[in-house]
Order: sequence, then C-alpha cells, then structure tokens
Amino acid sequence: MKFSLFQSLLLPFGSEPFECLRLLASPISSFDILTMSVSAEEVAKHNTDKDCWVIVGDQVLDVTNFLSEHPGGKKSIMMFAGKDATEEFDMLHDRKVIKKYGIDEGTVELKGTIKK
Ligand code: HEM
Repeated sequence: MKFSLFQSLLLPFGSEPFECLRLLASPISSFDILTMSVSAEEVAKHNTDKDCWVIVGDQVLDVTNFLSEHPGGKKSIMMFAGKDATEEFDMLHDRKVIKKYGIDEGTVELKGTIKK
C-alpha cells in the first residue's frame, strides 16, 4: 500500500478515532494530491534510451521501460527523448493509449505536469 506525504502529515491529527485508519485504507496516491510540476530543462536531461522522458500535452512521462514495447518502435520515441512529442503523438495516437498500454501496464510513469 502506498501512503502519500499528505496522508502521513494528517495522520497525527485525525479528527476522530478511526480517521487514521480511514486515511491509511484510502487508495489515493501521492500523485493525486501532490502533482509535481516539472520544467522543460529537467525533461531535457532525460534524453537517452536508459533514461527517456517525453512531454505529451501537459504531462511529463518516463517512457524508458516502454521503449522496447512500443508498437511504433523505439526510434520513433527516441526522436523526441527529452522533448515535447505532443504534435507527432496526436497525429498517430489517441491519448487514451498512454494509460491503457503504458501507465496501467507499469511501463510508462507519469512524472508530473510540465511547468508553463
Ligand atoms: C507516451 C507513450 C506512448 C504510448 C503508450 C504509445 C503507444 C502506441 C500504440 C498502442 C501504438 C499502436 C497504434 C495505436 O494503437 O494507436 C503506437 C504506434 C506508434 N507510435 Fe506510439 N506510443 C507512445 C509514444 C509515442 C511517441 C512519443 C511517438 C513519437 C512521435 C510515437 C510514435 C508512434 C508511431 C510512429 C507509431 C506507428 C504508427 C503506425 O504504424 O501507423 N509513439 N504507439
């Protein structure tokens, strides 16, 4: 079970006796509460096939473990390693594939939202 920072901070201050247990049992992840804002400069550092992030829309995605699984091949993603791939991504896919074939499979990780 994953506990968010927010939940941990609240634990000592539960307003009712079982508040702590309720919070512990909650499926909320740290990402639901604390959405990280990531700069384009930070994304640009992750531009190799051992550490590959891309921007799609307002999302920053770590696709390193997805490269070998990508139906469109590793090279097509690597052309955008560390960069904004939104325009090309949208020409070829529905955004829904990110969750369905990446995040739900555990091969794509949402790092946060791009800092504008
Ligand atoms: C971010 C995570 C990504 C996921 C989960 C993903 C998933 C997929 C999937 C499932 C397909 C098969 C076609 C479809 O079902 O739409 C596909 C094809 C493709 N993808 Fe991605 N993709 C990702 C990122 C990218 C990026 C960043 C690029 C570069 C622009 C790219 C380029 C392509 C290409 C060129 C194809 C082949 C299209 C074709 O053969 O017609 N993908 N991708």
